[in-house]
Amino acid sequence: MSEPMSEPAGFVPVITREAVTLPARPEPIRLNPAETAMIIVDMQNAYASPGGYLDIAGFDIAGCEKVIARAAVAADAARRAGIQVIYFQNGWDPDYKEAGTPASPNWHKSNALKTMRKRPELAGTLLAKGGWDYALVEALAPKPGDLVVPKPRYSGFFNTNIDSLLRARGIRNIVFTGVATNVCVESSLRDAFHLEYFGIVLEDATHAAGPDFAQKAALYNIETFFGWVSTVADFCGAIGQSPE
Ligand SMILES: NC(=O)N/C=C\C(=O)O
Repeated sequence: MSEPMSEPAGFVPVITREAVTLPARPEPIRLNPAETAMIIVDMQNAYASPGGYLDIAGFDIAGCEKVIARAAVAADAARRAGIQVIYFQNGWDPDYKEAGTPASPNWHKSNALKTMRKRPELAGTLLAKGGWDYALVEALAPKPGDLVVPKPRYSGFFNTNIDSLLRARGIRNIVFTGVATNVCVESSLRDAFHLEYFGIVLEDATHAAGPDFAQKAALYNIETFFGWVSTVADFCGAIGQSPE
């Protein structure tokens, strides 16, 4: 059995605040804000702005304007409540070495890579680090204290340091917003589930890549098998922050 350790000089204990109850489906969930992070998934021009990758590739991004505004409200409320805000940012080096070769399923399945092969004049623009398409949307720019985690594949838990960042902060719960509900949000939430995190998605701050049934199916999967589904208003209410 290990001995209790004395606190080093200057040690500041982590203040664990009261847990709150977040209304959610399939049932309310108890969250301690000090053990909760908000992850904003891939709110980049590529996914949420007219003229970005998804738009060019033919996906409907009409709902993204509202999603950006709601994600901003949720993120501001989270910051005020002391909840760590983290951004995922999807993409690769401008030469697409990180995107993989034909030996990688990503080379075959990424609609960004497929679009650029079909339209070579776009090569080097879609999801390329340093470019407009890769940049986070201006209206949702990170604030001091936020973390930004680049990722090379759909799940933010694959080949990134996110698990270490979360564990080092004692995070047990993750509130997800962003795009796309059925791709990077769901992939990340599933991986978080398998790493023993409690995942919650704020449905009105997410948007799917594909028809409406893709949004419904992703939310059904999350609510039924992997986590919880709530809303921006309920989240803000639960953490004691009126949406501003
Ligand atoms: N962020 C995402 O959900 N991305 C979806 C598709 C892609 O990156 O090709």
